[in-house]
Amino acid sequence: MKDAAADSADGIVAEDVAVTYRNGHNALIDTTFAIPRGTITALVGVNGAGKSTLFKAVMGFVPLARGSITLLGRSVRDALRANLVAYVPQAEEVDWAFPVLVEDVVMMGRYGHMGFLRRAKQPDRDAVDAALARVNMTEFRHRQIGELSGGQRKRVFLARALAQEGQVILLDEPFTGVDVTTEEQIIALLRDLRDEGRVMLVSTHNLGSVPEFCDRTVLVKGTVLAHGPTEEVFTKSNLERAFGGVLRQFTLGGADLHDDHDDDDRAVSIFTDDERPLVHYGDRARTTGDGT
Ligand SMILES: Nc1ncnc2c1ncn2[C@@H]1O[C@H](COP(=O)(O)OP(=O)(O)OP(=O)(O)O)[C@@H](O)[C@H]1O
Repeated sequence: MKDAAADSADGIVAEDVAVTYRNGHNALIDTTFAIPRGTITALVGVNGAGKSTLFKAVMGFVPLARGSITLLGRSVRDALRANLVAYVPQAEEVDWAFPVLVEDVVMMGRYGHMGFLRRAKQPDRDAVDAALARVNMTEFRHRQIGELSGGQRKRVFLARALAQEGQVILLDEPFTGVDVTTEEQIIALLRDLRDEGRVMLVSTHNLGSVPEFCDRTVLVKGTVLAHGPTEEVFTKSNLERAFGGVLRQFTLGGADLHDDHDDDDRAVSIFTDDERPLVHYGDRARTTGDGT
């Protein structure tokens, strides 16, 4: 696993990025971070912190009011043109009533590799077969996507990213609505992709599992509050700044950072100043905090 930001020029690099929506809202300002290849990075922040906006900026969906983003040393436009950026969307972004088969969704990952007429050739069919097999969805390939469970739907979109052979993979809330087994399978897959040298940015509210599988973390709240190796970013003061509460209990990977704890508990609890439990993330916790 690479650690130094020194060779991150070949990963995802944002320098002084600002995004202003048409209504004048500054969703991101002064946003600077660098993520090397061969890493999994968590994108963490409360609702409205700017995580989706950052994804949109990396995918070229929103214009930058200032600053720059480079992907694998290329401009966003060049990286998109070269088909290097794959996106695994949140479930809510997909129209599940759309009549399309699982294998067709995965084939969509190949469109950028096809000619103008989008006629699939053998390498495209092989890539789809391999991607479906890799996420254990081969037996579902002729199902309509609307007829799948939440975890199966996630795996279909992961397969699309695999078929695309994206080197920069953005995953928006990949663990929402999936069971523990599927979460473990997804994490194992992401680790394999990391070892292949790809770069992954994963937006997640499941803080409990971030230290387990994310080498690095980018903490956002309208800007980047902190970024770097997860163990350096996941400090009491950084999490308090990100979530706006008072951290009463905080243990991470056995490293006790506060007195009020249970030795075996790898949990993060954040309370607001008026003692309202804002967030409790334990191992595999499914609780979601809303800081807005
Ligand atoms: N199209 C838009 N026009 C104007 N403002 C927007 C638009 N989309 C998002 N915003 C605002 O920009 C800010 C960042 O929103 P964004 O969706 O990036 O947050 P997020 O961190 O992804 O939140 P969540 O965890 O709820 O998905 C919010 O204040 C939001 O209200």
